[in-house]
Amino acid sequence: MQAGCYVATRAWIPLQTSSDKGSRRSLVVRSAGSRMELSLTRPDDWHLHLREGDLLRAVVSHSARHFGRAIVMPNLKPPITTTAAAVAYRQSILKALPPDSRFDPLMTLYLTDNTSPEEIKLARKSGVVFAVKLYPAGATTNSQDGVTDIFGKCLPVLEEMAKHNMPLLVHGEVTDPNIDIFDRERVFIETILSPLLIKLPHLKVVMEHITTMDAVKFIESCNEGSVAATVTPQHLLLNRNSLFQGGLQPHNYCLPVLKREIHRQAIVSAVTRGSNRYFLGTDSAPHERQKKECPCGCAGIYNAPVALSLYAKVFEQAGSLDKLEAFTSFNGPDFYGLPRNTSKVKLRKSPWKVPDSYPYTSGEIVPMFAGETLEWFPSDN
Ligand SMILES: NC(=O)N[C@@H](CC(=O)O)C(=O)O
Ligand SMILES: [Zn+2]
Ligand SMILES: [Zn+2]
Repeated sequence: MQAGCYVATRAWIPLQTSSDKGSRRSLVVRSAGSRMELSLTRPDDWHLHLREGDLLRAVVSHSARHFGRAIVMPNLKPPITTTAAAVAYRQSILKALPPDSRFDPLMTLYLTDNTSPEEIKLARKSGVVFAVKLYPAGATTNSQDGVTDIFGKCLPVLEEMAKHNMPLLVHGEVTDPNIDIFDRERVFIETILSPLLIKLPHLKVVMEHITTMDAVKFIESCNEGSVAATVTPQHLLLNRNSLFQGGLQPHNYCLPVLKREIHRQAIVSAVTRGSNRYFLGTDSAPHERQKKECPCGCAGIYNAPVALSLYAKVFEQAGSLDKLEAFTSFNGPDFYGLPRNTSKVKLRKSPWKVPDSYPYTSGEIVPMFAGETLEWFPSDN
């Protein structure tokens, strides 16, 4: 599988140390023999699809190996719309983890037209639900039960969330079939997100998996600490050519769909400048191979096994490795008001081949950059 990569190559700039907020030494780049090595505070994944059943059991260890926590998306069938369902889903994730794992799944609720303000109180009280997810109905995988009119029935719920400091996580695309698919994020910002924040200026919002320069401009126009964005490896490394290069490439298809090169560049430059408004969210979204390679293939890229390696590549190529750790490990917990992790992970500059697929009981999952060689190898010690 040929996956396009459109990052200008830059010479490797060896760094000695960089500091966290100018004080504590955190990221260390050193040469162990001839191998470069990064030591990072353990990252968290602020946007992850873990699925359920066989698929959950097949994928969860790929995230749990290197990430401390993850915001787990609620778009199951049926979706996780109540705190009780979120608590039960969390138990099934914990059960699927390797015995010695300390991975902490942070749960979310799926917002519907009928979510009640009471449910938000329950969610906050539970201590395990950390956000509510807005899927415009029909926008993406398993979004059919999502919101049909955010300005209709949802306002009391959103007001309750603002009161409890509970973030709204947004799949930011309009669903109007008359709007070109490449414009749906920009139009969502103009017609929904921006007016919503004028109505509810105290609502904390994460714009998930941003894909455009319009999103970057919007995020930077908002109050810091109140509106932020997650960014995926695919939207940092690929542009829309990767969907068609050498033939149709279903494993590069996700929503929001990959955009033009100028958008990719705008996102790379926003993230690698070191702004605390952006943090790591892989949007790792596994689908069994046959569900991707068929006449009506699902949207979603499985990147959990390669994500850290790819983020390091992006920051390295931008000459900003000193900004990597804040993106992977500080900005997310700071936004959510959670403590930063205390343990570390390492990334060694040592080539490794991405498996062609991960077989499991019900088929196989093809990862992003399947069969290709990547440079940064993540390990726990
Ligand atoms: N990103 C995707 O293309 N797919 C996600 C849903 C989502 O995050 O929109 C999925 O659940 O498969
Ligand atoms: Zn989404
Ligand atoms: Zn997602």
